[in-house]
Amino acid sequence: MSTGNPSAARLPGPAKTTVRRTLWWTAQRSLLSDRIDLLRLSAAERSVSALLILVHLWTAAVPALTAMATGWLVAGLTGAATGSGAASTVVGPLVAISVLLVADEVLTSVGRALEQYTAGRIDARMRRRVRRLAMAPSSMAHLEDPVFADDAARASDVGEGRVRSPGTAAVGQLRLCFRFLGALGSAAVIAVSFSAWLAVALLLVCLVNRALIRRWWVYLAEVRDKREGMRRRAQYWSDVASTGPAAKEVRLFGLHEWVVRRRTREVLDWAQTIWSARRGILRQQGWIALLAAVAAGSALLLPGLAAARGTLPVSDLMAVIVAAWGVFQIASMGREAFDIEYGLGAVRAMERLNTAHRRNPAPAVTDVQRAEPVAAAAAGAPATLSTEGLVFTYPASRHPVIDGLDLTVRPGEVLALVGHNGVGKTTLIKLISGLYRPTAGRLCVDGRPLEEAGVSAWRKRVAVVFQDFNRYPLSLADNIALSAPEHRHDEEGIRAAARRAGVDTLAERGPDGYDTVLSADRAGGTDLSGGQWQRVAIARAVFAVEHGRDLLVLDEPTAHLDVHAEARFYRQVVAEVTGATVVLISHRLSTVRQADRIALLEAGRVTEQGTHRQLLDAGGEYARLFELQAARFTDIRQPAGRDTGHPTGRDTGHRSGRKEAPR
Ligand SMILES: Nc1ncnc2c1ncn2[C@@H]1O[C@H](COP(=O)(O)OP(=O)(O)OP(=O)(O)O)[C@@H](O)[C@H]1O
Repeated sequence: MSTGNPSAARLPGPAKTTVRRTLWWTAQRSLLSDRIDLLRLSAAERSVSALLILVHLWTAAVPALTAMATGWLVAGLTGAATGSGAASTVVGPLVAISVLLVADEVLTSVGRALEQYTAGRIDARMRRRVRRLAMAPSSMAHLEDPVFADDAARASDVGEGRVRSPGTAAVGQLRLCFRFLGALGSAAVIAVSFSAWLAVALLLVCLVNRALIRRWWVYLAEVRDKREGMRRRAQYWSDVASTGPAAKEVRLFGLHEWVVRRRTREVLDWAQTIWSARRGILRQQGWIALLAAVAAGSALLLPGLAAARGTLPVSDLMAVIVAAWGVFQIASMGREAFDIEYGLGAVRAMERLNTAHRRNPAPAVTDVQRAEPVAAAAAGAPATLSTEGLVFTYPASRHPVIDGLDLTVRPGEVLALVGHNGVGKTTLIKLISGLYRPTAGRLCVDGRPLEEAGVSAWRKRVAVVFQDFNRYPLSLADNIALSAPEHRHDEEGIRAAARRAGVDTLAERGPDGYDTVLSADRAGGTDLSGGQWQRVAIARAVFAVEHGRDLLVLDEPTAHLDVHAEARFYRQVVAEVTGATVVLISHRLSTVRQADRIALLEAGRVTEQGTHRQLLDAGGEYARLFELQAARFTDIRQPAGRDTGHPTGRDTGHRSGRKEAPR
């Protein structure tokens, strides 16, 4: 545990004291503001919090009322025993104690249910806020930032073994306020019945005890928070072991044992630091025990001695002892104290997320749902897209992926981007779609920098099929219409897009036609092959273009398609696109050769561009790549009797030996 500020240690005595005092006050202010933040979370759930406050008010009054009723009962019993009072005088206090016990039992249960409900609502609101923050920025770089991932996980407090959350912290804070109130009430009974000094002393000792325990728990909560990344890694291996997507490989490669060992190691790495912090805390429990013994001893001894001397009636002695028990309640770290310390971590994570992303106000969910109709963003015609000295470096990397790229995409053309693995084709697409912000250089739409033209407005003009397109467990129709949800009811449009992408047959074969759910997990649902899913993704993009998007980007759209589908793809999808620009990425040069223009990317720049024919004639890298691919097809057609170059020496029936382009 850190015991001071390292820079303060180098200062002279008085200055050191001033620095320490300032730091202490800063810590107290931040503690107070954290507590107020927690109370604000509860305040947002007004009606249910008001009920909770009523229940807590009652709970706070119980210790003092019980002490008074006990004193009353003992006074009645003493009177009856000594003959100075009637036996019936004990009926009143007995009834009062019974009512207190029953009401306390009932209201404690009601309070628990109300707390769970309130905490659930607060947690749901926090998760909503995290989702909005995650969706709000126009770029998606923050989603790949581990700091964002840690804070988002912490703020929404999802994950293995998490029972403490912002919601439980907020309701815990409310409960704690009333526990303090209850302790004050009990102290008032001690002050009135016996001694104000003892009341104040007991309160102080209990508060010191509490502060000591709290300090250790804060430390433990910090240790956990700092290891959030480790916890996420452990969670990842848990998911791999127990969820669907990785199940195939885990089984086929016999990875189960390895995954379990890996998970155990990650969990142990994470947990060991926490266990060691816990052990450290346990070793320091002596002070707590000593203070508790002093408090309990004085609460019993002093009024006991007074009663023995005859200066304190036995009824008051009993009231003081019961009330002291009420004061001790604040010394013990009740459930709420742990809830608060762990939950505060989530609240602080939310604060950090808010601060980091304040400049990107989150859209209300309803705004997202009510997506504006895409009317080619009032442009009416495809835009000219140009990059000037575009540079992009991933935050986690030191080398630019895109490095001074100059390229113009003309309105309505079909531009193909080709290049080796990892040269930055997909990254360029993400930049063009406004998902990342360039590190340097400019990306312009009709001559205006994208930031100026408005990223959100621009995005409404772009339809993208990524290599790792999404597979939504929704109906076929919804899977297609998701790219323009405001046109969900355009059934004819959905059918047309399905026909062009070649998935209309799925609707014919599916049990519910276009309403067939594309998920084997759902009753009556069905899963698709990789190629069929890719066609659905293409249909989705086609539907978007039909509804006004004027830039269609297709990243490896034929990677999963069979030979027939690939041959049809250009004719039925790309060539059919009217009133939109198409950017096509593919390693299959047979797919891109018909494009109006082909640009070759190397080392983050365009090194060659032109039509297929021009690039072949230029004899550069594109020509080399094309010939390499073509050779794989022509070799199979070697004439009988010639060396086929095939390891089996098989006759492939090729007559001319001339290299032939793939079709
Ligand atoms: N989120 C990321 N963080 C850091 N580096 C990344 C990230 N995504 C991609 N890269 C790196 O950027 C480079 C370009 O990746 P990109 O996916 O754009 O290549 P590509 O040309 O589309 O490759 P492929 O043909 O294999 O699809 C790669 O070296 C990759 O390792």
